[in-house]
Amino acid sequence: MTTPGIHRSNEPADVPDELREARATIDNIDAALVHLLAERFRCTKRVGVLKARLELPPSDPSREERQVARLRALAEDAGLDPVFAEKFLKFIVEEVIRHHEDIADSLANGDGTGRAGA
Ligand SMILES: C=C(O[C@@H]1C=C(C(=O)O)C=C[C@H]1O)C(=O)O
Repeated sequence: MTTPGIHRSNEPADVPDELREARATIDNIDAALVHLLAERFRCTKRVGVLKARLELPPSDPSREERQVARLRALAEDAGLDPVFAEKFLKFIVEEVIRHHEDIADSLANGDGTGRAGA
């Protein structure tokens, strides 16, 4: 039986309520993070296609510097470790740049959207 207002969980029955509730919140936040990351990558892939068509390089270090400064300040205001915030951004951007390199290679090889140079 489910309790109204309490998220269904796959925790074992002997887990205390307070811990179960905290874990339900963590699960909701993790789900939100997955959706946010999926949207961010969907957007960065569009940027990758645009940059490949405009023959711009996959990475933009000066843009990244501005993002790091902004995110570090946001993290400090939010009570999140700015070192962690920077590491997390860099981890994501590294993956984005890999996608951009793949997109540029595909367009250069005539596959993908076939709109390179259009
Ligand atoms: C998305 C871009 O490409 C790269 C990835 C970035 C990101 O994931 O935020 C930022 C700068 C670029 O190195 C961009 O140029 O805007």
